[in-house]
Amino acid sequence: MEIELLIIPEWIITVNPENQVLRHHALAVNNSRIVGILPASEAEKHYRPRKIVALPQHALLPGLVNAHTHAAMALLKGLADDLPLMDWLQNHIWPAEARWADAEFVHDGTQLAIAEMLRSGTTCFNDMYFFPEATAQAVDEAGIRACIGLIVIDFPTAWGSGPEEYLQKGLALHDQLLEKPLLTTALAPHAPYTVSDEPLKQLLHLACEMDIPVHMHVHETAFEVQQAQEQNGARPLERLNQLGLLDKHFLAVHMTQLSEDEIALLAQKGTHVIHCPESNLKLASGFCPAAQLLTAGVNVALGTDGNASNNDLDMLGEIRTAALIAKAVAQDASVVPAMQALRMATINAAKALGLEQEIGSLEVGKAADMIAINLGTLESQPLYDPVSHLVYCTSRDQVTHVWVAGRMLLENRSLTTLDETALIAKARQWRKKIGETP
Ligand SMILES: CSC[C@H]1O[C@@H](n2cnc3c(O)ncnc32)[C@H](O)[C@@H]1O
Ligand SMILES: [Zn+2]
Repeated sequence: MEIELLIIPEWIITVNPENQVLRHHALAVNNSRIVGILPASEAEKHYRPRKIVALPQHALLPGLVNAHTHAAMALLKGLADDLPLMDWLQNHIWPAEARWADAEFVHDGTQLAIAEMLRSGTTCFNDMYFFPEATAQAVDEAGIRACIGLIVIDFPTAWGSGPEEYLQKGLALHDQLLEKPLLTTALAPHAPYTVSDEPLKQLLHLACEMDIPVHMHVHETAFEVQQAQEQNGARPLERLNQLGLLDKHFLAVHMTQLSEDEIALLAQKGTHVIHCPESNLKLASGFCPAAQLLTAGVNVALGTDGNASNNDLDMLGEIRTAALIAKAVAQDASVVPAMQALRMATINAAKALGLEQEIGSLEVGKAADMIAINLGTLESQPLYDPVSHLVYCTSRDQVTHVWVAGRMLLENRSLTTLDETALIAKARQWRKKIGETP
């Protein structure tokens, strides 16, 4: 059989249901999909590849899926540090966004973020930001995969006058993106404290009709929960449940404040939790009980959050932090072992986005979204278990190759669809403009 591409790494970390780790196997790609995984010694008998990529000291694994970010915020990286969430948002980030966030800012910021994501092994991200059409354009140009948030927030911004206009523009964008195989959409109400009941009811109706996810910051801090109790007499999660939002379409981002009953409710409803440990640590928001959620049967996926609260988009770093912090929070070193941490950044994230038939693991029939990581470096020796090393001692600089739908977007650490020099120059221009404005 003639095929486009044959990759021969040292290990294939499949992240399949059996968590198989294969040594000296090859992976065959044709028409953007994985068509075979077989012992390397048999590959040349079965296939006539047009291209062979030999990676003798590398692990090949599914592309990492960042289940929550605000890509365009790459241009606000380091602008406001060492602050708690509400001070950070209300006194620094929202004023900066009101001044700068237009279509050009979003396009340029998203390009910069995509470059950082590809160079750290992310092949798909779930975004929430203003001017989502500019995000979608940058995604399409770069060839990465993304779920574009159709945002809803009660107050007017440069992108729209309020919920009605946001929804109308979001639906139009959703229709435009139907022809783009690498782009999907989710409804993205910002947070319980910025979106009132009426738009939530409306978007719930739309999400059911369109069968797309709903993606929202929920229970990020104790302050959020306490304020809601004082203002509405209910915890935000209780209010969302009363409105009917909690189901398998719902992605609750952060979730640092959870009672035992709320964990049971999330499990019963099939709601996904998106855990952003580094953003939660930096803003001192609290600790998501990831291990308890996983034990209860909740699907937990990982996200970095935006560049202004993390401050990187490094999913390998996020996996490591998630594994470490889970042990400290549970006071149990056995929770969230390496493979489970890797699953949160791959198949669990794919499941949260409704894409688990397409991406999240290396299995025949799935899209060829894959990354290669060099485990031949000094820092990776000696190597007993590649999954242990990937989670506990690999840095993003070891990501050498990235493919999305079979297309190579990173080759030996060089981006193939984005111009690194031009991106640096553009980011510096923005820094000058933003940094020099009083
Ligand atoms: C409606 S566009 C997204 C909106 O969310 C802001 N944002 C970024 N990070 C967080 C966070 O951790 N909690 C709440 N809101 C956040 C971003 O700046 C945009 O205004
Ligand atoms: Zn966020």
